[in-house]
Amino acid sequence: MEAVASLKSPFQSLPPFSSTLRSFFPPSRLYISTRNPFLTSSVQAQMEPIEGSAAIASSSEPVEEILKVKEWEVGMFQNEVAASQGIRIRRRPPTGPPLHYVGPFEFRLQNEGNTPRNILEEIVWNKGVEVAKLKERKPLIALKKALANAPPARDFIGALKAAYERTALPGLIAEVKKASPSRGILREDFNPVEIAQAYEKGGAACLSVLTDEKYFKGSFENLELIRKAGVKCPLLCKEFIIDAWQLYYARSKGADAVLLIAAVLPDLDIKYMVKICKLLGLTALVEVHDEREFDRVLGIEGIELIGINNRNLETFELDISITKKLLEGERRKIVHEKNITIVGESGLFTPDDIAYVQEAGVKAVLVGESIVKQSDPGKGISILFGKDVSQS
Ligand SMILES: O=P(O)(O)OC[C@@H](O)[C@@H](O)c1c[nH]c2ccccc12
Repeated sequence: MEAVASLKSPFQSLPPFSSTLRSFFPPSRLYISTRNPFLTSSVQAQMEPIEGSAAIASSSEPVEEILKVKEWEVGMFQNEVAASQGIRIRRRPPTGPPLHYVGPFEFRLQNEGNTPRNILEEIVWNKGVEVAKLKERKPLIALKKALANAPPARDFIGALKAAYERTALPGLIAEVKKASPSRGILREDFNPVEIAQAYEKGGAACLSVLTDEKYFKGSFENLELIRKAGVKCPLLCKEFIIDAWQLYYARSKGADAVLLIAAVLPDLDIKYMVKICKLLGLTALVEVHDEREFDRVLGIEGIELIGINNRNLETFELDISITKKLLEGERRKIVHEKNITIVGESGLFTPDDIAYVQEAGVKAVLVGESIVKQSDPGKGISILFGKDVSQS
């Protein structure tokens, strides 16, 4: 009941315009923050059960109203914390664009605050709605039970290192990707299991499976099908993770690794998500795109695998010299000292591209477009490396 007690203060200190705010942002979820205001609600909810929430949910209207305002305020605060770390991606306002009323009509006014500013922000806002719905159907308690039946997690980094030792080339994470917002449909006749098997046969160390449906035409069904088909390469669940619940979900569907995007997640979220990953046996691939993100991630304990994405997810700009630039000087030294494996991601098409990022210091690469487009994606791997890297 400590939570309820602390709710009194925002009530007493509500600014005079708060009723207007309330009508603009009627909240959709119950947010109770009496612990760490710097931690995104979703992560916090996974770390500790929300004590007293049932009591609050059934309590009187005014308290709920206060919670709603509080939720909005904390949401704004989280965006500020993220912005202070250079994160431009904001979280979706709790109920989306505010409603405006004019006589008998109702419309939504587009403005800076309620409209996504770029594709990544749009994806993240959409993901928030998706995850909220999925969570209702499968709350964490149910998911935790499902984990007992999940196939065991396999060693993702071990597979990358073994491939590097075997071939003297970066270990390949081959991506099962049907489409992307920047490139459209990559492959019409898309059979995820056949593609995965061809990749494995062609010498891939690990696979990445897109699970976002709306923007990448992927699915969790694809991930499950590939795992159930007996593919031995460890699987990365390629998803936009904004809520720790998704980690449990990915594991329950057979993932061995997950992607955490530093452009989206504040430091504390990454830190706690990495801990949850360890608890679940999942490998976290933490993705960065610029020096600031890289430095943030290098400062977080326990990170073993970092991906440098050559594509800016906000603008789609692609430039493979980003991998080289980020691995120069002091950073390369830290990577070495901390024994972190670096993955070069996106825009790699030729043996020269592979040699270029290998020279820059990567021990693994993540490749989608150039290999998934080939009629035989396994052969696509030989073309990419300029030689046969299959085990046979
Ligand atoms: O198809 P490409 O250019 O080879 O890129 C693969 C992979 O790096 C890319 O799909 C990717 C990297 N990070 C992401 C984050 C979300 C979605 C997609 C991605």
